[in-house]
Amino acid sequence: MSRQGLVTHTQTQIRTDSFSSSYTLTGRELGRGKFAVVRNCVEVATGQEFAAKFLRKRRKGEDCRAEIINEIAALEVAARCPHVAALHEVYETPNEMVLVLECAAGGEIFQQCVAEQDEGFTEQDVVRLVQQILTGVSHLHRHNLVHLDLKPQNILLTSSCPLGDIRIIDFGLSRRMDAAHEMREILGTPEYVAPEVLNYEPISTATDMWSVGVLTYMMLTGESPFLGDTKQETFLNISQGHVPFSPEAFAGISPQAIDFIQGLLRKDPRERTTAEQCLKHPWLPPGPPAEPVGQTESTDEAEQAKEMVLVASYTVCCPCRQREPGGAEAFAEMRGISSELVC
Ligand SMILES: Nc1ncnc2c1ncn2[C@@H]1O[C@H](COP(=O)(O)OP(=O)(O)OP(=O)(O)O)[C@@H](O)[C@H]1O
Repeated sequence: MSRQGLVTHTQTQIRTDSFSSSYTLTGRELGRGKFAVVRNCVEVATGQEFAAKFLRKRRKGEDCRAEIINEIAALEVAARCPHVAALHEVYETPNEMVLVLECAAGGEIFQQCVAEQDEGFTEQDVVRLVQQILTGVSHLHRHNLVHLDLKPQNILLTSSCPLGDIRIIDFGLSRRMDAAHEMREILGTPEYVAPEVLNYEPISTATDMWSVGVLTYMMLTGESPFLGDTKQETFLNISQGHVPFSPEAFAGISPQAIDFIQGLLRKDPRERTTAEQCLKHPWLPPGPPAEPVGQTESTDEAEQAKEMVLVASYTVCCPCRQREPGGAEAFAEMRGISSELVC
């Protein structure tokens, strides 16, 4: 994985004393990725619940501490955003780093995306949740940060019933865009990656906006718009830029929602709506400002950030599965495969 664009400095003090003298693991595993396991824990001093992400420093024989530092730095940038899981503390042992994060107890929105229709999101739910996702993403983009791995497994809820608020997680692939870099071998999940990524073209904040389009589509319909029977078919579906808006999948969904998605799933990144523009789309209610007054950057700076580009090449190595019509189980199984796609 390329180290270009990685942030090498963090402000968070990295503790080397024992994690287990300050936190008690509850035994509940919240999730796992390729190189991390996330466990529920309680801070001894306060009784407060957290999610502890245990990250292996050595991966495939390589020292990956720099990638973890980059993830911590990205969480610091996002610190003032209410829709990103807050970083509480960091611990380091010889083999691992432990990120103590705000616990989003409602789990991944993926679960609701694949739920039977009466248990899935209503359009009203999606409007509220997408507005929160955009508030988070616009904050990141204003701070020249691209997430590059926005997918239903990385968007969590503070509670599932009643439906809580959004927390964006997993900044492992995120990059600062304050200099023009060339990035090679960034890893991603095919279903959610933008055409420019597959075509080895420059990536920018617009790359995240494609993923927001895919997320919105999935939250409304329960279907993954570009997923094919094979990895190649998925790539072809994305590169062709044809977005399926079948009447069955979109039955009862408003024309504004479709217009919103169409503005995002545009092949040319320059034509895609930005997070700020999305927040003003008529599908969303005129909401609160994305950030408290005093924390925004000038429009010039934001525009400059959009101009700065990175070139990426994505390495993907696992097969995809097409969603069976009505087959929530098969789709859920695919989720397992999806998480494996980040190689
Ligand atoms: N703050 C949190 N609160 C609750 N659950 C969490 C939290 N952070 C992560 N999880 C759970 O753990 C899973 C894995 O976390 P995360 O995506 O950060 O790990 P990862 O190793 O970087 O994953 P990947 O290999 O997919 O990139 C998430 O999909 C989620 O289900």
